[in-house]
Amino acid sequence: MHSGTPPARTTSVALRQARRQLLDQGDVAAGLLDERLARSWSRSLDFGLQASGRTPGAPHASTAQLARALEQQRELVAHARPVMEFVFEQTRDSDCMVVLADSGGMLLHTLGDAEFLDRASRVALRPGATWHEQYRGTNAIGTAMAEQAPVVVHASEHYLERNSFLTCAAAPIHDPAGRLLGALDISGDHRGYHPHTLGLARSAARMIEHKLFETRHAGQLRLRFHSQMEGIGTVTECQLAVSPEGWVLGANTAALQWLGLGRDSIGRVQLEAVWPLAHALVQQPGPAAVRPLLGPRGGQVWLRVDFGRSRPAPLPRALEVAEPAPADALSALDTGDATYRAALDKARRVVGKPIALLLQGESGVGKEVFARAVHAAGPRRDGPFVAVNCAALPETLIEAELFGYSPGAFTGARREGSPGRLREAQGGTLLLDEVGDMPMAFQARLLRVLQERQVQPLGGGKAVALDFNLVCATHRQLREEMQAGRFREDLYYRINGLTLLLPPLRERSDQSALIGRLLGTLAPGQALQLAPELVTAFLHFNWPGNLRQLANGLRTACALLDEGETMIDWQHLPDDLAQDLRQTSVLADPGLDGPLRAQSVRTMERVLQQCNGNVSEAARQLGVSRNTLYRKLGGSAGR
Ligand SMILES: Nc1ncnc2c1ncn2[C@@H]1O[C@H](COP(=O)(O)OP(=O)(O)OP(=O)(O)O)[C@@H](O)[C@H]1O
Repeated sequence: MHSGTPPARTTSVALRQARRQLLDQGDVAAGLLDERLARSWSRSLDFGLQASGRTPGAPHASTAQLARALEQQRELVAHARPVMEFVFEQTRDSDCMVVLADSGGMLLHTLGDAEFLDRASRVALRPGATWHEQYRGTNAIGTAMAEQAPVVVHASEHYLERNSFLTCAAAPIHDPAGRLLGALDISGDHRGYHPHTLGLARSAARMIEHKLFETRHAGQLRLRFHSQMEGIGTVTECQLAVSPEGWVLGANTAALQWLGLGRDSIGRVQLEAVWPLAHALVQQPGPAAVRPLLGPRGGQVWLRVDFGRSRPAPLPRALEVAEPAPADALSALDTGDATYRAALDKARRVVGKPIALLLQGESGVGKEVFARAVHAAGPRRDGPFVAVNCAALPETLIEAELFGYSPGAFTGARREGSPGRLREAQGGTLLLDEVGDMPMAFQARLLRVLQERQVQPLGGGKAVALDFNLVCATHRQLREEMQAGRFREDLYYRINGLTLLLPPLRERSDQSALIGRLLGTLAPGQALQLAPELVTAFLHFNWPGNLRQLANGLRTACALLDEGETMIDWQHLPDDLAQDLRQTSVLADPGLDGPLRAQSVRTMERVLQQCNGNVSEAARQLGVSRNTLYRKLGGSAGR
């Protein structure tokens, strides 16, 4: 990064002049400053930020909030990590760092030279901080997302003076459905500015988008095209995914540019309308060969059509991350608990058969994970897995969202209509999550569709035959809901071919094995362990959030470990989890009996000894109050 090349940026004289104009007139005259930066400076001013001030009110996520954000963005983070490592390798020892932010500007993950990370941390360039323009003014991450374009923000181009030691280049990341997911940023010391850094950030964002497309649309009808034959299969190719009915369901930036489409046209246009020649070609399934074709706007392109792995079954939309399935995806979930294993065995017997599964269990016990395993273990594993959260759909939209609608079906509908989520599950598995929260008024209509196995889009149009495996999930007691008149009896019996009750985490006998497996997945090859006190606290906790809570806690803990550190202890846990664990810790449990009591007393004595008799320190390490420690150790803890 230290190129020695003088920065080809706006001169400091011009920047000073631009600042003066901004403050005097509220905006910057054209030509004085890059227009993206000029717009961003105006926005920063409108946000009421003081260039020389600090950043009052800038949100900083707690470790628990950060863990939740990482969980929500796990698909993005999983694909971004290896790319960030690659970028970091290219920039190592050059006083810089690589940053991943979510669409709200919250930093999710950073990688960098230790010394620079330390300096960056002083201006809150660290995980959990938010770099939305609203709080930090013009900065590469916030501005790239506001402008939806790659940008460099160099030195005093930052709106806040305190950030002027930085030079940053960021590119936005979009998912194949055109939604903004976040940004990839490379930040460094401003003296190390290099014009190629923006290209590196942009390429990294493209690599992530390419991987997202591959996993989201695996097994579907996909078109790849490029102006050069050799470009097919590289990250520079244009990618399109198309539904069996011809809807463009996914596209990368390059494809949108080629087709002259905006991101909002994904899911709303048909291939036939935008590229009739390619549409004609996909009507005749054949081997995936690269062939020349006249491009949508003239000029030749090289095109390869992947007809999907599940031919001649429909070629649908995989909306969620498709993880590589082991030989038997159900067995992979078996960590030894007898109740859970019995549920797996029953599920295995009905896999591939037209029997609707109903998964019941508390929130976070892993119903969706279980449903995915059922899908991955069955013959439709190459088809899509489509999860619909019925509780999250507004009552007025649920019908349109699930059944689709024809063009102009209702006010506010997309002009081009929509295929609907049910049809997206063609050839795969449909998970109706939180089915117990489905409005009564809609239940009869859903029942009819499930019975007739065909759906007619709202506003008319041809009925389409449906072909998917149905899995429903709910944290409610559906039988009780039915008895209380909140759930239709006929629908209950239609979706309940087989009910499986997944046990809450506190009742599982395989917690240690689960923890071990989770740690192995979160930090492969690192042989991480829990400190003995934590093991005890974990095993006695009631885990109201079940596996979700456990997985989030461990994920945060792994993130907070220092390099080379392998023992997870209290200080690595999210604050709220640590607090809850401490409150119910076995060490504080007066009802503890026999051997466990003896063991906990031994633990306390050992820790006290390690702390050279410092009761406060020992209590802190054990996660109990000093009073509890005095009480438990009787006279042996000197006051
Ligand atoms: N078998 C498992 N192994 C590892 N982690 C798991 C497992 N099951 C669940 N999890 C973790 O718990 C989280 C929640 O799982 P999932 O969404 O399947 O629960 P759920 O029961 O469907 O929750 P809800 O009722 O709130 O929708 C997952 O994202 C994952 O992190």
